[in-house]
Amino acid sequence: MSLTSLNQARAVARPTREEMLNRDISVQHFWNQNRDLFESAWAEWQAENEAKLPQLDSSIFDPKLRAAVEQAWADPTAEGAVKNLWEEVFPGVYRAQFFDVERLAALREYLDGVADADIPLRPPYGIVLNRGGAMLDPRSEGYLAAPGFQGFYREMMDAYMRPVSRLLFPDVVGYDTQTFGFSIRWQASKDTSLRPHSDASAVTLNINLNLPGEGYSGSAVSFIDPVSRRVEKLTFEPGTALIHHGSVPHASEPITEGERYNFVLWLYGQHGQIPHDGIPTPQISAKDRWSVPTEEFDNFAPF
Ligand SMILES: O=C(O)CCC(=O)C(=O)O
Ligand SMILES: [Fe+2]
Repeated sequence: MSLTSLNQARAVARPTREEMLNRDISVQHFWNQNRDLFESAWAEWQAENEAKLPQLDSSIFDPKLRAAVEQAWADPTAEGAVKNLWEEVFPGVYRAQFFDVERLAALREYLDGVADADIPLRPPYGIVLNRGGAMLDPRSEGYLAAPGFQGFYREMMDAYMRPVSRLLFPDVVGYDTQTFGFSIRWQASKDTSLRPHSDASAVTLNINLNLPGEGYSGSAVSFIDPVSRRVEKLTFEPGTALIHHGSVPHASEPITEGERYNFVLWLYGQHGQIPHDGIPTPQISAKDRWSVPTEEFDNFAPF
């Protein structure tokens, strides 16, 4: 009897945390050699669980944001309503309700199902290893390849993140064709904090996934204004998002109790290009802001 992809994927010997932290070459081989196997395993997992998995569709987005975004796709001259939903809460950092608080439980239930699938998933290790997280973009080894999730991820990037980024940060136009993303789970006494850094992205969207009442202590994201040197700790309500140029310095403060879940999504140009100060800002029409680039995805992944 031949094993299904799902059973094969579950049975593969996995790299250790040590090997991952040391960026051992065997770890990269592991993900590359098993790429096709894990992709089929995720497809099988989805087929097996279709009936009990929550649907990830547009109803996950906050109704006000969704209505404004859908209106802007239908008529780009109405894009101002999308921009108005974002409040500048720190120089260059904007906040909005991104996911519907009422639908967050469905998204989290889906992600719990993913964790229970027992298919190897590569945790993000950009600066530190975050054990509870996963890589989301197909360019990443060991990414969350379930087709249902991928459809949702693509909608989030193409229909929401890119046009919002172009509206708020006109200089990123042209540096926004490529997508990248990961999820994080900050846990007291496990993976707790991240030192001050900037992201290798043109734009970063950080969306909180905590359920109402699912509290935690600490774990603010501190932003540093390079002009005034002012530092401010920003916190997230369930389903809210912050968006900023990757270049704005920030840090994750230690979590001391509970857990904080989020998606961190990046846009950048081909081969990881990002805009630099002093480049002329391209002037594009509203219609062009609400469009999906035709450039192919390259394979560049920053980590
Ligand atoms: O703690 C956060 O939400 C921010 C994480 C972050 O800055 C990063 O992963 O680059
Ligand atoms: Fe960051």
